[in-house]
Amino acid sequence: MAAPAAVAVLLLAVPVLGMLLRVPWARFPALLATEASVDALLLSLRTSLAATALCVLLGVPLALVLARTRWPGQRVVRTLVLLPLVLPPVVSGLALLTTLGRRGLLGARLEALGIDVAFTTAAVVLAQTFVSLPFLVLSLEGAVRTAGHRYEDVAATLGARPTTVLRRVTLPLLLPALGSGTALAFARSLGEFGATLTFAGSLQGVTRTLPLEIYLQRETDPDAALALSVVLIAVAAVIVLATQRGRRRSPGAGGPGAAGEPDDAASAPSPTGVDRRSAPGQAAAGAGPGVTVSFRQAWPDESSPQRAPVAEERSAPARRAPVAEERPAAARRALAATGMPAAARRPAGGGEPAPGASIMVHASVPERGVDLDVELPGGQVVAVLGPNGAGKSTLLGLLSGLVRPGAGTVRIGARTVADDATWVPPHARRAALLAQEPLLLPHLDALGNVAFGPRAGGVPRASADRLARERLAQVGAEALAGRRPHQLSGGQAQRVALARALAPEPDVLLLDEPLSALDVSAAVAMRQVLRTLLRGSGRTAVLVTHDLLDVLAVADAVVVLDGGRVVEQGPALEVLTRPRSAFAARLAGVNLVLGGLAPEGDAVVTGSLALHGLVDPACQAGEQVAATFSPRAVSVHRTPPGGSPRNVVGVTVTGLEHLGELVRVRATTADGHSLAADITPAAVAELSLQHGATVLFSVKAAEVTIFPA
Ligand SMILES: Nc1ncnc2c1ncn2[C@@H]1O[C@H](COP(=O)(O)OP(=O)(O)OP(=O)(O)O)[C@@H](O)[C@H]1O
Repeated sequence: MAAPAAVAVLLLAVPVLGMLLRVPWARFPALLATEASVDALLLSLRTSLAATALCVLLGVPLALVLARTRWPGQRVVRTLVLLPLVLPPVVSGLALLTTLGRRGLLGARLEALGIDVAFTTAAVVLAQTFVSLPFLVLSLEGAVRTAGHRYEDVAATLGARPTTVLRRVTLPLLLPALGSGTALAFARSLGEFGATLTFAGSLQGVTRTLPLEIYLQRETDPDAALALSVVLIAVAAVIVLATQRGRRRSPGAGGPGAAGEPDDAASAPSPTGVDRRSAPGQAAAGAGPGVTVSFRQAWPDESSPQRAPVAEERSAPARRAPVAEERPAAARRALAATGMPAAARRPAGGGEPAPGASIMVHASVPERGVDLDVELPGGQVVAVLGPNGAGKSTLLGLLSGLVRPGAGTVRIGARTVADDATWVPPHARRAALLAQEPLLLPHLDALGNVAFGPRAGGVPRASADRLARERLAQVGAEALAGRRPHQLSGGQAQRVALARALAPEPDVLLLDEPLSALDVSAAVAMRQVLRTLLRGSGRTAVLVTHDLLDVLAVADAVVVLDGGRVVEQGPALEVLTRPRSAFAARLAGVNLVLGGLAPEGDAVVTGSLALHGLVDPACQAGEQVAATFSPRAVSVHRTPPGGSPRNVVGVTVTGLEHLGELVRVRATTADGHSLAADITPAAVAELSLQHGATVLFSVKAAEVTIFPA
């Protein structure tokens, strides 16, 4: 490996070194100072700068259109754009000449108007642009694709208007790629030869650029050609180096989860070297009374698409959401002490009542096969559960405004945010999203990220920073304020992202599997932070999760989705103790059989299966009921068991799973009901259980609970 690599380096470096050794350095300044050389150098710089400017002006929109939109013929256009990369420059020049030359398709018409393009300085710029544009488009389009929409989407849910998103998110994210693309375009323009010679000719001071001058001098004064070549090499080297530097510094380079980083935010050394380790609660308390107040972001109260701009709404408090009424007098006084505009503050956390809007979604998204009916009271944490593709993220999208319903209504608190006639965009919904990945803006430090929402809402920098510190303290991450996202571990970054989502005081906090990308210890710590900040806080939060521990830690209520529909919803305790959907039953770790109550009122009947159990008095004969029982209550037999009366069901084993000290035997009945039994490994061996074995499951009636479905 090393040998071919070394040969490759030598192949590239030796000719350059060889040339440098031949340069008559003593005469170097004099060789460059000739009129022809100076003319060529200046012309090259002028035209290359003009071509680069053209590349940026035309290439940035082109890259955005290619990366962000879909239309017929796009592939053909992309191929055309990239063609000059592989065309010999002389062919590019010929194409330009035959089109824009005097006898060309367009050139003849332009000449009739008195405009000559070929063999002018403009032709040089055009030739350079022609060959350089693909470099810029290629680097930028790749970067736009890689970055995707996710940062912009999250920024919008934090209250940033589209122009703010463009200015403070999109452009800064693309800056490194734009920088390297521009540098490459400039370098390519500077070195352009073939297309220029063919289309623009070689007239001193008009079209004879540096490469052309070098080529010419090579015949008459090789030393001057060498000196000019050194200038070109130096400029190219500087540009390449600058590009490399830019890449190294590129904020996206690291990304969260830097190896070896402790996840404990407080374990980060403070700038003063003082150990600031503290629990989230302590940190918040330590922030002092002056910073325990929060604010209400100056989001517009938009309930229809024709709302006035935010700035106008700020000066029209009567049209805002009823913030003041919800705020207790003591909190209002404390808020006044911050000096923030009244409309931009609101109490939250730390014992203060927090915003908690109710939620109503009666909406469908036909292209996703999703049709949801969800109504949730304000101030609760709701866990949304369901198998993959059930529609959980779509529900969050409907609430955040990142997904448009095909039909129906979405309400957050008193505001209709989407229906046939209304569309409130994400930035005006006051529904902040915390995604699976932290998506911290890489060009801002942790403090800047947390202050982003308040700043986007018009809060002055000092107040926004103060609030951001407060929020960071609440998640135990105040010591990380000055760190860039790539200097944070996954868990630290997710805490900062939580602080960021809380900072604008959203009416609804949307959490899309916020722990799923974290390792076990980071997830435990983050779950504790969520519990501290959400449980009993009065905030409305919608938490999409697959994890029972999340439900137990934070959820007041549970909504279970399956196949794009709500299959179950209710208080968390109720859903976990009396699950009515297969998913909730699996999560709660119990067997579930749904059916009708037998006429005798003592068993659930479905197909050929009849299960006797303890029946809730609310059950009515013939009505739909659910029966649940623990897998541990199930015993497995090869032959019918004797003894006390039992439910006995014939099943076929579909799988064996190791489950701590027991083995979970999964099986299906002849009617296709899935059941499970937890038995000892010794019993598995004794029964010689394996996939496909037909056995009997038995469970005492006293172990089966029957309740209304
Ligand atoms: N951008 C999209 N365009 C079209 N269909 C989509 C899109 N995103 C998701 N879907 C489809 O919509 C349905 C619901 O997807 P959704 O992402 O809401 O499910 P989910 O419950 O969040 O799944 P998971 O647990 O895998 O994240 C699925 O059938 C999915 O394939």
